[in-house]
Amino acid sequence: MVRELKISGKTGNSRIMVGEALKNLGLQLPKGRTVIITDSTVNDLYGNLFPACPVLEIGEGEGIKTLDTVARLMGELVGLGLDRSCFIVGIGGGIVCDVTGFVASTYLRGVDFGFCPTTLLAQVDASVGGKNGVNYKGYKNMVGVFNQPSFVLCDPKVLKSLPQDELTNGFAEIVKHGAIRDESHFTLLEDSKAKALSLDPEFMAHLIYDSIAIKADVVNQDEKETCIRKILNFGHTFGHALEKTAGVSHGKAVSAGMVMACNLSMDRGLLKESDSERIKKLLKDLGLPLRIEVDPAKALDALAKDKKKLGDAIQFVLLKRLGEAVVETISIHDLEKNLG
Ligand SMILES: O=C(O)C(=O)C[C@@H](O)[C@H](O)[C@H](O)COP(=O)(O)O
Repeated sequence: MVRELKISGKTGNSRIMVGEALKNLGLQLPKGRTVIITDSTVNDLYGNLFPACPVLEIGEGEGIKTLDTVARLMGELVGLGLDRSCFIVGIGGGIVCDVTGFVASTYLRGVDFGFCPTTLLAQVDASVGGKNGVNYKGYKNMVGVFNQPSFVLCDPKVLKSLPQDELTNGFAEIVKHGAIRDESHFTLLEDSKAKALSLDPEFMAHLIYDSIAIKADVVNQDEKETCIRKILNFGHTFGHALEKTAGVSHGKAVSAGMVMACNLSMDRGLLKESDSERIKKLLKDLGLPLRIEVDPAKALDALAKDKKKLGDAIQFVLLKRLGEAVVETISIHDLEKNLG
């Protein structure tokens, strides 16, 4: 069964289809020329399901999410002679989606695009909400645009080919959605960890849909992150610093970042210890780290580049309770104490 969600923003409208098969991508494409951007792993696994059109490959890993990759892709699009009527589809994980969305949003000042996310993290988070962009000198997502993809096609069956580590990364963002906004979503995953870890198809379709619904609801209220959307960054301020400094994957960094944010929430008299313990236990049971060692000085440098920084402080996402987040302005000096 295919279930749909919508995002309606100033930058465009997105139709999110959960449960649609990747092989049906061709049915979603407008008339005219289409180009696919993917990586070699996804192309090897699923290239036989792609509609007939040029396929551009990018490398893998956070290190290729750069302006150099964007420039190379621009050259290839120009080489193909694509005009403004073309359509670009990103098929892959979060890196493919972020790069594709940025390339499509800037090529000829913007052409239409869609995503087929193939990792759990990309399905529940990176492909949804219209944040597109690349890193700059290793600092996360420093260059980018808000622009909604026309569609997001989520086929949960493709998750079967994911390495366990990659799957685990996606669960971090699902835990985040429950923690910031919906305790029942958190409890669903808490009560059905075994089904989640074994990728029970019916359960995963349900979990993915509910998780995207939480994010879509927030984005529909605040597409450009002027207020409530900031809560989607729970765990990401410390997380991005850990990701850059320790070179760990996004999901692992966000997991440890959420634990640091829970501890800070307790220190400030907001979150109950019992709620914090439930979050830590679920992350641990899903195979996610609760702590990552870093060089505090390097982490501080990355922290100071956070996009929610205002002067010497950061608008930091804390939890009031499981299911409710709050944004508080905290000085970088105070946050520094938590990096050790
Ligand atoms: O969509 C959002 O808004 C988020 O903050 C979701 C995050 O999970 C996601 O990693 C996002 O790309 C981070 O954005 P950034 O603005 O902190 O770079």
